Amino acid sequence: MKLSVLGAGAFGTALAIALAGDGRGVVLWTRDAAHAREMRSLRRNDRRLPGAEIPVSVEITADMAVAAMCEAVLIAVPMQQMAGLLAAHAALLDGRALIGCAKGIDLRTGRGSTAIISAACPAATAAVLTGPSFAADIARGLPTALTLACADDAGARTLQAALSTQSLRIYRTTDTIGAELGGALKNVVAIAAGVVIGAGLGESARAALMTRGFAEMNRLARALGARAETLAGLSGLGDLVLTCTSTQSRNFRYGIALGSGTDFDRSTTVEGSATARAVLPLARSHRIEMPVAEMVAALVERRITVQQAADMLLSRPLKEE
Ligand SMILES: NC(=O)C1=CN([C@@H]2O[C@H](COP(=O)(O)OP(=O)(O)OC[C@H]3O[C@@H](n4cnc5c(N)ncnc54)[C@H](O)[C@@H]3O)[C@@H](O)[C@H]2O)C=CC1
Ligand SMILES: O=C(CO)COP(=O)(O)O
Repeated sequence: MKLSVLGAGAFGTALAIALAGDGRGVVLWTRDAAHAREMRSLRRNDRRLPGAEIPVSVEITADMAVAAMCEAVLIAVPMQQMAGLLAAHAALLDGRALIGCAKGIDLRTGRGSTAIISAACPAATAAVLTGPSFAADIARGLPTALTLACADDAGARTLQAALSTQSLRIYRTTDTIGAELGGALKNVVAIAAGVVIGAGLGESARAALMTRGFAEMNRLARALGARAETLAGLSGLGDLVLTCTSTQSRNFRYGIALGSGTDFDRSTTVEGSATARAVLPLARSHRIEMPVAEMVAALVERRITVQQAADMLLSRPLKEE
């Protein structure tokens, strides 16, 4: 199956490199023609994934017609950009297998990737690729396990086979909601975990925060129809552990900066900020308590201080675990 990747950020570039590793042709699309020329001449993406060599079997283009010729298209742009990208190119992309790789919830609609894809391209097979995986690790060919979610089991099996390589081990599920929410919400908890570490509250507090964060991820996901085992798998717990414990994570690093009052480059992609805000109306409409997401949303909007954030979490009523 011919594959293309939309978005030449860190993740899109890493996926293109890994998928081309087994000798198959892969198209990597960027919206920026100058960036495409630069990557073609250097065989590297110095802007987003410095140091990784892009094999010649990756065709780099800024022409969407070339990328859309492929049967399966991975969409690796930030979540808040996905709906606009699909709307702009729906005529070319509809009918393909479209695989969302962003980890977030659309602020405007409260939707995850598959609903965004199906709204823009109703004839497409909508799927999600998610799980614990840093772009730099994938590009180096380090072993990585990911979850491919597609509501149609036959579609999930086909895409699982198409995306599996020597280094990418792909598990499949039909639970798209669970896979999407696990990937989106772990970023919110990772910001909170970073705040805990940045503020010097300690690793015991981080473990408590991760556990309570996982409980609230489950509460919302279950209310929206996800399966508990999906949340306990790679796309939920697996990615939560990775992102809350590694300074390779931008969400975690952003939290550390908030917690320690240090600078952070605002142009960095940090999906958890928008997701924390997007999730609160969903939680309210399902009468679900999400104190970690509330705290993160309030912190990123500078409505509370770090001290107030810690007090918010510690002053909750005593209850059964
Ligand atoms: N970097 C990583 O380790 C991983 C990232 N992801 C997810 O992948 C998504 C993308 O992240 P990264 O590639 O790391 O971000 P990045 O910041 O490295 O790159 C984002 C890319 O998207 C492009 N872009 C932005 N808006 C666009 C638009 N409207 N049309 C076309 N291109 C557009 C930018 O030019 C940039 O090249 C995020 O949702 C992230 O959570 C998932 C797993 C791992
Ligand atoms: O999702 C990721 C790892 O699985 C990447 O996390 P960050 O977006 O926080 O860097």
